[in-house]
Amino acid sequence: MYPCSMKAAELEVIGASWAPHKSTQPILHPTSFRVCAGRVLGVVGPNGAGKSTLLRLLYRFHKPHSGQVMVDGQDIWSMNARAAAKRIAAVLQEQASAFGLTVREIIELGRTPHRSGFATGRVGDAQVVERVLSSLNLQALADRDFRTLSGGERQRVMVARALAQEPQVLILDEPTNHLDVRHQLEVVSLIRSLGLTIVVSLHDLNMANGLCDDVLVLRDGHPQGFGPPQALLTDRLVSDTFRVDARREQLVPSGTPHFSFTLPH
Ligand SMILES: Nc1ncnc2c1ncn2[C@@H]1O[C@H](COP(=O)(O)OP(=O)(O)OP(=O)(O)O)[C@@H](O)[C@H]1O
Repeated sequence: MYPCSMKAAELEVIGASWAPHKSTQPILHPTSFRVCAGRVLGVVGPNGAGKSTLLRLLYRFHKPHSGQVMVDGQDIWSMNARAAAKRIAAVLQEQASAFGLTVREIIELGRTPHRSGFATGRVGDAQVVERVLSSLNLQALADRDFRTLSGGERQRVMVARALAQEPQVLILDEPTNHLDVRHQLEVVSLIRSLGLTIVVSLHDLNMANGLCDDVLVLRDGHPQGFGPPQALLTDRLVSDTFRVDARREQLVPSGTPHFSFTLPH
């Protein structure tokens, strides 16, 4: 468990949909699910299925055209942006890199929702930043220019910035992209250890199987199913959703389920 005062919250999505304009077809059709406090939900689906669009609704970037996103029973659009940012943090694929900030300065940005007016850092903020630096093993990089870091190191810093926000819900958009095997495993193990409510979009179904308590499958903006991966991700559903021939086997001797894929004839 992550050693700080963070507390998980329940996340509930009720019939949420989104389109770029009122007159256009929805990119995300009405979608409903609930993630209990402290559980990990994986969002999977082919390219263009609407995964990032759904996540944008969850971290209050897009307002749903219909439906609601609730954290512990409260609609996130009934609170202001600062209050929402104290509850929900996001780790995105597009990373801030242009401003020559150090790792510590990037992580300090995570404290912004906890500050009032133009107040600069409080002692409590500095303690949170140091705690996050240490728990993600980033002390040695704290004074480095963010732009000089490797892809894996940057990813850890962006997770650290989100944790400095002390959220109850953490949203991660393809957090293992560009990471080598070792760093993929580290990010997955970190996600599992946080004890927060997590929603993570993933391309790797084997990773989703191992990491997530539940999985939501999207295709063309429509939910195809929701549930524990071992029960939900059948050969049939995966084959239909991704337009491949998918086969799930048990690895020997671990017994871990493992998908392999071929193109249909
Ligand atoms: N603001 C927007 N205006 C118009 N179209 C959009 C907008 N945002 C997303 N789309 C379109 O909606 C569809 C779903 O996009 P989204 O990024 O949610 O998919 P995704 O499942 O995350 O895809 P990928 O796996 O490729 O990252 C895509 O066709 C995308 O081009």
